[in-house]
Amino acid sequence: MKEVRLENVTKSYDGVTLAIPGINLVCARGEMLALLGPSGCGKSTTLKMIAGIEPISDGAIFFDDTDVSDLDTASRNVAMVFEDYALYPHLSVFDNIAFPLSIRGKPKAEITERVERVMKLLGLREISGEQVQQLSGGAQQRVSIGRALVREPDLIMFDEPLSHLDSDQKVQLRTEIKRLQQTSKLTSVLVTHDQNEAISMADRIAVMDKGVLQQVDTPSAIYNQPANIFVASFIGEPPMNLLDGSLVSARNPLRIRLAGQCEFPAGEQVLPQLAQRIEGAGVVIGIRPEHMRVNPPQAGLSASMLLLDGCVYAHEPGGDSDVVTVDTDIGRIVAEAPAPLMLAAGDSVQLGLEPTHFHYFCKDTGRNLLLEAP
Ligand SMILES: Nc1ncnc2c1ncn2[C@@H]1O[C@H](COP(=O)(O)OP(=O)(O)OP(=O)(O)O)[C@@H](O)[C@H]1O
Repeated sequence: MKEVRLENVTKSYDGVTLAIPGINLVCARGEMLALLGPSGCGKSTTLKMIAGIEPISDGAIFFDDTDVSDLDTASRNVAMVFEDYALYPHLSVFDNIAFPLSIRGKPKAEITERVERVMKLLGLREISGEQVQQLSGGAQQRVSIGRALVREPDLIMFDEPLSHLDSDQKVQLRTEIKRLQQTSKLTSVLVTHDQNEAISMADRIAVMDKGVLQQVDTPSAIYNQPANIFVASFIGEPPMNLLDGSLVSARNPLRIRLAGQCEFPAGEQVLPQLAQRIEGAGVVIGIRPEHMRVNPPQAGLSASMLLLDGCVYAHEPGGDSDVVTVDTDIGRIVAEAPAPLMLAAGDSVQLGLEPTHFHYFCKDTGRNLLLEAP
């Protein structure tokens, strides 16, 4: 397995517009890196450039210290796992996995030994002789992972590998791929538009929008310290609430006005230096739905909690938590709280917001003000 490094890589399909204006990205040896973003953000283009399926327009791609930019796919030793499995339906599990070795003319004994090893790793030995078309989607995808592994590639690319599976199989295969990737230390790039997949499987996530990397970090950092409004609103279900705010007083303690209505002290974590940066400019305040209390009993409220009265617009019961959408004077707010919430549309409710959990973004640039160097 090798490290993969993209240095100032650009891609234009028509020679005029840039689908990828310039990307710098490293997938460390043995790491799973997810490329995550909405449709058209450039995930597949990036994956195809790494695999050598699409030529790059500029920059360079390295596998360890080797510049592979001009090598074709066959010369890069990259294996792909596609969403539609791309197997030979009439061939057996064994023959599908053996295929990349057979076409390279490997000796029969070596093929048997390598295929057996991979089948054992993936729990496929018992169905070795079955035609793949008779298998479930999850089993077919395991065969396609086996076919990728048997080549002993430098890099495995997973292109939306779980998209065609039902939810049971999705969760099961997600766990299996993660376990395999960790135990076998596979350098892997995962392309997905599904944030749950990226968060649960990847060591790090590269969030993309319009061909540009927005943030590259661990799932936890991306969730807890989103670099900008795009990442904040893209990651998290239900999405983060984003409310207009403005600086009322730059003096200590810093006070913020929310949606022109209520004022609150911004809290210790908002460094005094930030006051100057945001004075005059608006801020966007991000609040995760789970960082609110719904109809909190007065006794349980901390003194620092900001209270908002509202009217329930919708209540969606969940398993261990419910989601409630509330119309307040400062706009519609989504909160998530431990179930069951005995609420219905039209009920009066009080939300308790804890400013220490707030995220502050620059209204002009969208950047997270708390992550910026003073
Ligand atoms: N073969 C192509 N010719 C011209 N433009 C292309 C081609 N493939 C992709 N693009 C453009 O490049 C940009 C990035 O597309 P890409 O398919 O890489 O995004 P994506 O994030 O993988 O989207 P999706 O999840 O829908 O596949 C888009 O604007 C798309 O229209």
